[in-house]
Amino acid sequence: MLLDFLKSDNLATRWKRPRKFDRNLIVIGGGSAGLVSAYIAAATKAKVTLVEANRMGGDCLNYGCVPSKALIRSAKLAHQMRKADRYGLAAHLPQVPFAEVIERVHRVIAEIEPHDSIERYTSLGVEVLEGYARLVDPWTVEIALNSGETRRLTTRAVIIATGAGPFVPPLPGIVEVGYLTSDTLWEQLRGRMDAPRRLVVLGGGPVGCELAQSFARLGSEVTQLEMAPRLMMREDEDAAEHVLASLEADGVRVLTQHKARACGLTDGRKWIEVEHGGEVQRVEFDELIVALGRAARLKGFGLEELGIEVDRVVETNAYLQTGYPHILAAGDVAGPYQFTHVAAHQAWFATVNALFGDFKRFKADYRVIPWATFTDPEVARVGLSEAEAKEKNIAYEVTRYGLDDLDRAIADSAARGFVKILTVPGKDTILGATIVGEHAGDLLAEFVLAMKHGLGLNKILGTIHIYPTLAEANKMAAGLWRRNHISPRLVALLGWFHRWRRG
Ligand SMILES: Cc1cc2nc3c(=O)[nH]c(=O)nc-3n(C[C@H](O)[C@H](O)[C@H](O)COP(=O)(O)OP(=O)(O)OC[C@H]3O[C@@H](n4cnc5c(N)ncnc54)[C@H](O)[C@@H]3O)c2cc1C
Ligand SMILES: NC(=O)c1ccc[n+]([C@@H]2O[C@H](COP(=O)([O-])OP(=O)(O)OC[C@H]3O[C@@H](n4cnc5c(N)ncnc54)[C@H](O)[C@@H]3O)[C@@H](O)[C@H]2O)c1
Repeated sequence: MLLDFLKSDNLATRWKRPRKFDRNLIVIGGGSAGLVSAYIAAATKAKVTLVEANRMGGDCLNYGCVPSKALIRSAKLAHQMRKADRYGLAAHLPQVPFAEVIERVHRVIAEIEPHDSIERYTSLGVEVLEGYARLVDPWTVEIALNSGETRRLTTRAVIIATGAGPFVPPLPGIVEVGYLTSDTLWEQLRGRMDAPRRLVVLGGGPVGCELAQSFARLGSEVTQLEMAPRLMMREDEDAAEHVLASLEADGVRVLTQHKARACGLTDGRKWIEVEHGGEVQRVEFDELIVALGRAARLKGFGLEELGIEVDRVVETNAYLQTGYPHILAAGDVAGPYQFTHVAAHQAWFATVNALFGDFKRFKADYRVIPWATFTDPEVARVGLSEAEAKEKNIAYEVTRYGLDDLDRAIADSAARGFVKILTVPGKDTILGATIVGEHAGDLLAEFVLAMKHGLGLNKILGTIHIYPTLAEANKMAAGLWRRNHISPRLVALLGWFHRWRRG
């Protein structure tokens, strides 16, 4: 415990707190959390230094959200060409010059890069240092600059925004056989003329599902291995079923309840050994993508030496403070979520608490956190899922509107998926919403706004939605809820009223 540590080894005697500071804030890590923290600090006229060891923009821009979404778009178009007959056009086997697809991914990164660039942040008033930061005492950060020099800066406050990296299990043989992760695949597959012929995707979470589908659509024979009973364990079963059906329709061989045990190379052929119901089998592959979760970056920059508590993430209180109130954490390194928009959300709380916390502190607010997985169909959620409501013993009602009924979805030949809303029994208060379908991530925004501002389904029903749009699905779902909640006494009364009016 940090408290015991501090008691036994008094903070003030072990480290001397500077009387003056070089900076108000040093932010370690230039990903989503770090960038937003530095931006807010500079906007409030704080003297702030942002230190990034690798690439500005962090994982989201360089290895995560941006490249994956660019790949998904190319893969979707290839899929649509194959399925063009759904739209009355001749179906077409797409030519996939894979090298060009990956070049486009890099072009997209390059086009977005200026948003996160050193130039932009410098112009906003942030000092950006390229190098590796390490806390040498609670108020001093040493930066091993990429230029080879070292700088030491004292600071009133620090935000740790070092993110997370792909978790690679110590499977026997995995290093020898070689593997890709989201960190390496964009560079390693660059220049390849074709997509990997036989690809194994290890993991059935969002990274695994998005990549498995994309590579299958771009021509790989994909086997996806997941040890849990189904894909996308965080989502409700009905949502995951849609994704499974879609992946299988794209040719992905999905093996659930298959746990990876070892990898190897026999006669020049790579394999992975998986265990299923006590039986062991080998799956051969040309490339292996490991997508088994992301581990927070916690080591090598002074946390242990300062006695800052870490478990799977940096331990923080509700204000995102570590045991040292002026050292805070935000983003993947702080958890509990691993999304760019949550990192940015936390950054606000961390920065305001770091700079002004001595006067007023704000608890990080996790009440309404949305996210989406960008498979086709997309799966988007805010608030409770049914499984969570059951697990937490929260009473709820479900309203489910199928997109096969929606005019625009039918016109688009995209009539699959649903809008599912959980409400407080007898009330229109939204507890959670899951949308499965085209553009689910965009459609969810209405429920996010409603939940954030306490608007119920009656308000959504009373709002005009443009015809014919996919967004109408939200209103349709609200309408369904309304119909199910009309009072039988009122209906009886209306029947009586109209009979009386007819005379
Ligand atoms: C394939 C993939 C797809 C994803 N898709 C989505 C999506 O669609 N939507 C979504 O919301 N999220 C998505 N994510 C998750 C998202 O990328 C992360 O949640 C987000 O990047 C977290 O931001 P962060 O600032 O906490 O960390 P990071 O982006 O990891 O940034 C941390 C930075 O700190 C730097 N650093 C670490 N230690 C030091 C040090 N000691 N000194 C200096 N610098 C240091 C690192 O180099 C890194 O650049 C995806 C992730 C992956 C892998
Ligand atoms: N669209 C998005 O917002 C998006 C996209 C990608 C990633 N992300 C973020 O990145 C995080 C990490 O995603 P992820 O998919 O890498 O991790 P994950 O933890 O969500 O999924 C990993 C899966 O691998 C399985 N697994 C673990 N060990 C295994 C083994 N030995 N054999 C077979 N299966 C095994 C687990 O059961 C789990 O289902 C997500 O939690 C999410 O927050 C977000």
